[in-house]
Amino acid sequence: MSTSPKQALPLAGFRVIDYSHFLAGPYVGRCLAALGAEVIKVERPGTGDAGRQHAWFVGEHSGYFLQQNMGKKGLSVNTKDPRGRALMKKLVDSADVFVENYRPGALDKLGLGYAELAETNPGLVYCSISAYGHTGPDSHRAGFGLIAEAKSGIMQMVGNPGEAPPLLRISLGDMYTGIHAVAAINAALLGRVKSGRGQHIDMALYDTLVSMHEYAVQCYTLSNGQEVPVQTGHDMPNSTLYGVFRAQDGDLVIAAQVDDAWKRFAALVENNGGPAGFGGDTRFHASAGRNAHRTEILGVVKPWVAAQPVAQVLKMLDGIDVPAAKVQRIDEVLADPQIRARGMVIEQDHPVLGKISLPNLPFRMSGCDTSIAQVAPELGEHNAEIAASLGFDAAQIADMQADGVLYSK
Ligand SMILES: CC(C)(COP(=O)(O)OP(=O)(O)OC[C@H]1O[C@@H](n2cnc3c(N)ncnc32)[C@H](O)[C@@H]1OP(=O)(O)O)[C@@H](O)C(=O)NCCC(=O)NCCSC(=O)C(=O)O
Repeated sequence: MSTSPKQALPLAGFRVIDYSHFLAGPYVGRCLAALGAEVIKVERPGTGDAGRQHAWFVGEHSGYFLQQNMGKKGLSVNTKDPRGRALMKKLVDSADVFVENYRPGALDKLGLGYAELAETNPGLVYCSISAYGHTGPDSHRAGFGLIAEAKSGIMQMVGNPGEAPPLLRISLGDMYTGIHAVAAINAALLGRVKSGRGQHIDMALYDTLVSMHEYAVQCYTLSNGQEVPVQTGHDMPNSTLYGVFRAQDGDLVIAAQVDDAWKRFAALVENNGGPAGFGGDTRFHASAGRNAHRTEILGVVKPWVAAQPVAQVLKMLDGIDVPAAKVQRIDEVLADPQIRARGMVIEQDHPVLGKISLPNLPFRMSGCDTSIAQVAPELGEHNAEIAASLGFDAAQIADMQADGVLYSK
């Protein structure tokens, strides 16, 4: 018996209720859809997910929404109305996973909190994403990725000393929390096979970013509070040479922080116009020595790179197997044969917009193709289909639609 590509996906047969907005929650639903789950995106009537109002726009469609909600069905229901709430209860009873990223308490007020839903669906894996989590003194507060970046200590370490830190143009808090939520949800689904029970997963943007520190927390705790990481601009003080450099015609990064790579790099610099003895200088041969003499090393490397075009430096570093890369613009990224070969840009057929290209997720799995062909839904696009599948008849659906309990454009 042959298996269709959709059936081969690991989460085929699982139903996910994606009661989310903006970025973190929608990203989770998108990942679960890519992995094969049936994902039903639930939005409030009228405006729907606030992500629909986020740039960039193609006509009336938000690219932001199209990207994070691909592969989902669309239900728009007023869950503040008793009929809408009853419909939601039925829907959740049929589901394996529920994902939400509202302010803690908002879903309890709607009768859609974990405790209430688990009473009739004990196997439900319910994932909440919030700014601060559902416990602790700040749990009631709303927040965005930017807030978590500032609070987490990450922002304070980036940028040039003495300057206000830059704004990262990726919402790290949302994306990393989403990725961790996907991992936790999949583990809870596996755990359910043994226990028969689901559970509540309580993810916080702030927690996630604190957990992502690679060395800053250790630096402080293991030095007994003596060292607090600070802004260091374009390189890493505890990992020399690892940083961003300005060449004649653009910027590049060099990763020559491993001892052997450093020796090859330093010899190359010496043999190509750098100071005599630079390659053989044993003070720099081990990591600790390089960190201790970082300023002296940068004093040689910066002007050496600055005097050459990016391509020339990259060619030389490629020749000695030292990882380096141009700091690319997005048009260069999308044109990159490597990115094309990996299928990292997917094309979808949108009924209104025609062909659209969006970034793919990075899952590459030998048993299935996780690229999503189905575009993000219009607001309430699948209302009738979903309500009918839950046992509502045509008259009931028409009444709910007429009263705005179910909403579609
Ligand atoms: C994103 C928020 C700041 C948005 O705050 P608010 O606009 O105040 O939204 P709230 O969460 O308080 O919820 C708004 C109200 O909508 C109601 N609501 C929701 N869905 C429905 C439906 N279907 N029908 C009727 N009413 C609804 C809900 O009950 C609330 O009602 P009332 O209770 O009556 O008000 C917050 O939701 C939040 O902190 N979320 C958790 C963290 C998070 O995910 N942040 C955004 C990530 S994106 C990001 O950071 C980035 O892009 O960067």
